[in-house]
Order: sequence, then structure tokens, then C-alpha cells
Amino acid sequence: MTALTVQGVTKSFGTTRVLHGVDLDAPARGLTAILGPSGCGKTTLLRLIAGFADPDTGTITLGEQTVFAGGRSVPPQRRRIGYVPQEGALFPHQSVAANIAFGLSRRERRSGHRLRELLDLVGLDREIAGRNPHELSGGQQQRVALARALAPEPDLVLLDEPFSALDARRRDDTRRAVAAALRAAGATAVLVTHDQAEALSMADQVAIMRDGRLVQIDRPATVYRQPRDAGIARFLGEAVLLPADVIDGKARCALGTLVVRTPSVTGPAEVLVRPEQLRLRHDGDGPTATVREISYYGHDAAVRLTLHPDGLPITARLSGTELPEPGSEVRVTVTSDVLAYPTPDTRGSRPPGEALVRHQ
Ligand SMILES: Nc1ncnc2c1ncn2[C@@H]1O[C@H](COP(=O)(O)OP(=O)(O)OP(=O)(O)O)[C@@H](O)[C@H]1O
Repeated sequence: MTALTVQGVTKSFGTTRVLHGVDLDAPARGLTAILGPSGCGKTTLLRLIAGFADPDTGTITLGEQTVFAGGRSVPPQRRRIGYVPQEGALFPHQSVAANIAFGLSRRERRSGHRLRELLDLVGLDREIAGRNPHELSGGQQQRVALARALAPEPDLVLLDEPFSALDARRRDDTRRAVAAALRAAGATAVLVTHDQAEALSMADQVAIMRDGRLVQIDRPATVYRQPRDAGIARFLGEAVLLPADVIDGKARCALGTLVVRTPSVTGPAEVLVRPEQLRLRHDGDGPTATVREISYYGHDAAVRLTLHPDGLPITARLSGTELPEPGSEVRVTVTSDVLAYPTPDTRGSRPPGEALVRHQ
């Protein structure tokens, strides 16, 4: 069963087209993240789904209900959608209880049972029910905003960059609490974010948006391991992209001869190696590189190197326990197979990315 279907949606502001024929299926009870850089059209798409504005063309269906088609639009209040904006937008002079109760029926408000249930669901202490928003942390405010959105049991919950105002520590806790609450409520949710770690860690499905187009929709592990093109690879975490020549499933590049996971690619190409695929040794085989700098994160570290003899910059991600010294020379090996993308002048008339990568 599909909970939300967006088909062929376009939207322009004045003469500027912001969305170019967007298609999206968000499965019921799943969390879909729309991930893309600032200004690519994510919020615009979310607002069209919510009904705050109308598409120029296309259709939007929620379960069995067509909410936009052929210029006919169901108003937002009749779409059964819960919306969590960037900064909770709670009513500032009302208590947590009153904020959440906004979405409840009079009977539910009187019993107090549903309020307690919602506070438990989003992982908030029942004792905060009497506080006003300014007496809560940013993370608690976002959980209240989610509880308010979930209160009327909507068919769909939309979240627009809901964690962007939180500091790193709170963001992580709040993300996990929100994802758990959405799952426990069995909600279908669409989350908009420009943070790839957020999308990859929270979502069941990630839709990558670039310049008003959804360019890849897949499970998190698939978009990370099998990005459709080099641009998506770069956008989703650190990517080492090296020029290569591919023959019979083997790529010859500055990191040696590597096994390619994309059998259809042959000839001049770029290979994608993720930093965690690299191992460094002080002796043995493999190309040599000089350690330039190390960013230490505690649990692991990013080691930036220059490869010999051409000086290509690469990054390895290693556990924080066995790090080389800056300035030292190391041997570099690649631990697993890689993806290859034909270099642009070999693509001919093929649309970018098409048939280059096999998806799971
Ligand atoms: N009401 C509007 N009138 C004119 N232009 C708009 C309007 N709303 C959005 N835009 C433009 O449409 C483009 C997409 O905006 P949108 O807010 O959807 O991007 P976004 O991906 O959500 O960005 P961000 O992550 O920064 O919020 C931007 O260039 C923006 O300036």
C-alpha cells in the first residue's frame, strides 16, 4: 500500500521553475527523507503536499484520496496531514498540554489519557505538561511539536528540517526519539533535510533532490553504496573519485587495479572509493601516499593524504586507535570493490546515470 503518491508535479515562481516533474511514492508507515542542498526545492514540495500552495501541474494522492489534480485542490485542513516546521512553532503563551491538546477532540482533552499517551510516545516526562515552551530545551520543544502533529492521528506527517536549530548532541537524541515515536505511532512521514547523516540514519527511503528533480530514490544503504552518479556520490558523504580506465570489470587508477561493481562500464571512467574502504599500512604492497593531516573524532578519524606520484588528494577513515603520524609515508589498499561512472565524454546520448548502476 502506498500512502503518498506525487506524480509529475511542477511548480514555478514567476518565470523560475523550481520543481520539474517530481514523482515520489512514500510507502505507508515508512519514513521518507527528501535530501538535497539548500534552495533545491525541498520545502516547496512539502508545502504542495500539505496544500499550503498548489502545483502548476501533476497529481498528489494520499491513500485513496486525490488531494490535487487538474487544478482542483483539497484544502490543507481536509488533508489529514500533521506538519512539524523548522522550529516547532508552538503557541508561546500556552502550556505543553494546551499545545498538544490543540489537535485533540474535546472528549480526549477532558480525559487526559491521550495527552499522557502522546507525551510517552515522544519520550517526554509527563511532568512537563504544565510548562510553557520557553521553559523547555529546543529538543523538547520539537518533541512537543511532533506530539501536537500526531495528536489527531493524521494519515501523513510532514517534517521540515525539524532538527536544524538544535545543537549536535540534542539533535542526535531528538532524531532518535522522533524516529522511534513515528514508528511506534505507525505514522507515514516525509522529512525534508539537507543533512545527509540525518537522512541516512533516520529514513527507510531517501529521495535525493537536485535542482528541483528527484534524481535517486532508494533505501539509505543503496543511495550511499550505489549513488546513481558522481554528483550524488559527492553529496552523500566523503567520496574519493579517481580517473580510471576500465577493462573487463577492472579499473586501473592511482590506487592500483580495482574490481568494479558496475559491469556495464568500460573505457575512461571515474571510480568511487569511500574513505572507509581504504586501509593504510607502513609496509607491503600498494601505492604510496604521504599523510597530510588527521582530523580526530574520538571513535574514528579522517586521514587526508596525497597519493604518489601525482599528488592526488584522498581521504581514509580509520578507527581512532591506530593512526599514522602526519608527514609519514604509508601504503594504501582498497578493501572491496568499487563503482565506476563513465567520464562525461563517453556517455553519448545516454541520460546521466542511466544504466550505470544496478540497484538492489
Ligand atoms: N514563495 C516564493 N516565491 C518566490 N520564490 C520562492 C518562493 N518559495 C521558494 N522560492 C524559491 O524556490 C527555490 C526553492 O526553495 P525551497 O525553499 O523549496 O528550497 P529548499 O530546498 O527547501 O531550501 P532550504 O533547505 O534552504 O530551505 C529557491 O530558489 C527559493 O528562493
